Formats: sequence, C-alpha cells, structure tokens
Amino acid sequence: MTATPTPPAISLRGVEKVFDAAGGDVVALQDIDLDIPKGSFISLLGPSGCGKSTLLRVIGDLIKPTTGEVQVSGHSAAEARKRREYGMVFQQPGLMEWRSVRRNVEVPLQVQGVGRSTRRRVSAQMLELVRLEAFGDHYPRQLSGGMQQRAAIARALSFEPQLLLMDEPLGALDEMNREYLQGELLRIWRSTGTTIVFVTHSVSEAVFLSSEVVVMSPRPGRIASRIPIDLPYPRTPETRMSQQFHDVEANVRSALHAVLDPATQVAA
Ligand SMILES: Nc1ncnc2c1ncn2[C@@H]1O[C@H](COP(=O)(O)OP(=O)(O)OP(=O)(O)O)[C@@H](O)[C@H]1O
Repeated sequence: MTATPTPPAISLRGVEKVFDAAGGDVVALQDIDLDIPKGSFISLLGPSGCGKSTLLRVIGDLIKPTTGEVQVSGHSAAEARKRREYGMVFQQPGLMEWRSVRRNVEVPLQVQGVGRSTRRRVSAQMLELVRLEAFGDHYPRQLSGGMQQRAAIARALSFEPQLLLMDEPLGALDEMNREYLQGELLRIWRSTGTTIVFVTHSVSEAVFLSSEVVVMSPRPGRIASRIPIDLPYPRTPETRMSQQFHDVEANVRSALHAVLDPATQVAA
C-alpha cells in the first residue's frame, strides 16, 4: 500500500486576476501555477507592480482570483481562512494604540473566543518567542518600529497558523533593524515549522531568508523562475559575507534583470 502524499501547503492552478480599474481592465496575474511545499520559506520577488501583493492576497483569500484555483493544505482558500490557517503581517504593524502590547497579541485569540487564562499563557509564550517579554504592558507608542513589528509577528503567530503571509514586513525599518529581524524571523520560522510566503523588493533579503525565491515578471505577473536557495541554515551575519551568498545573490539578481523590460531596466 502506498502512502497518500501530503498535499502542498499552497497549490495554485491557472490563477488569473483581472482588476476592473477606471482606465480599463488590469491583468495583474496570469497563468500562475505554483506548489509551495509545507515548511518552506518562499519569497516573491519582482519589479514594482508585477503582482506580488495581489498573489499574496489571493493566497490569503483577501481577494478572489478571476479564474483558477487556490488550495491550502488540500482545502479551498476560503475554507482555510475559516479554519484560521493564515497569519498575516504587513509593512505597517497595525497595532491598536489603546491596547497594551500583550493585549494586541491576544486580539486574534479574543476574536476566537479563547478564555482569558489561555490568552495570557499564549501571549506570554509569543512575547517570549519574539523577545518582547519585558514589554507586554507597554503601549505600541512606547516601542521602536522594529519592536512593533515583532509584536505584529507575535500577534500573527498567536493562534499557531499553518501559514504566515508577509507583505514587506520589514520594508519600513532601517537596515540594522531589518537585518536583525531577518535573523529573528528565521529563528521563529525554524522553531515553529510554519510555511512562510514573504513579499520583498530586496534581493539580499530574499536570499538570506528563503528556501526558494520565486521571481515574477512585470505585469501581467507570471512566475518567471524559481530559484532554490541552497545556503545552509542556520544563516548568520557571517552568511551574508560569504562568497556563496554573493554568488547566489548574483544569480537571483540576474534572474530579476532578465524579466525586466529593457525600456524600464536601470543600470545596476
Ligand atoms: N484593487 C485594485 N484595483 C485595480 N488595480 C489594482 C488593484 N490592486 C492592484 N492593482 C494593480 O495590479 C498590479 C499589481 O499590483 P500589486 O500591488 O500586486 O503589485 P506589487 O508587485 O505588489 O507592487 P509593489 O512591489 O509596487 O508593491 C498593479 O498594476 C496594480 O496597479
């Protein structure tokens, strides 16, 4: 008897997304076929406007594809959302200013009707995971941008989602903070086993974090190439300085340049 193969964390078949915009139809995504294995860390990389956020929103059931099918762990995206399989983190942390950091982390649990003592226990664990345990009673305004983003990650992880969808979550941070949080994110990913889909504009960020980089072509967004990133984990500050890292980065950068329209291509 052969074992039933585990379905991929995410499976997209023939996905197309057309927006009905003022100037006419905008074909944001076309012919997207993509399987994302469980436990992977995938980055979506591509020129501005190529449909990265749209693809992430289609996966997260925030918008419906015009045609095609999205499955999450073998179920429809809508069902996966109902089953709370997604955690989402955006560029802005979006914390509630009037709630303490701990109570912000507890929001998704409260929405689910989880009782107070369990909420307290889980939020304490999550704050420890993102190393904010000393800041639970602080308010968002008392935290730095990087700390607020860590709180947003803790909130997204609070209900143990199978899948973490992240849209440029570190984009608003300065470089030092960004590199620090990249390391933290890898640590959290490896300790939770969550599948992560991560949108970024940064080649080095994508290479440092990902098990695979998906390069998208300019509009209409298609999958142009998939590049496995074979750098060993754990990845450390030294990883960024290694020749292997620079070689992989150059490879991804040339895949990205290859999809750019020559008319829009800028000198590197
Ligand atoms: N609600 C909408 N209505 C009309 N057009 C939209 C809508 N959302 C996105 N688009 C268009 O779809 C295309 C893809 O947008 P999307 O935001 O997914 O790109 P992106 O790759 O994430 O861009 P960036 O890297 O600049 O954030 C763009 O041309 C955008 O203008």
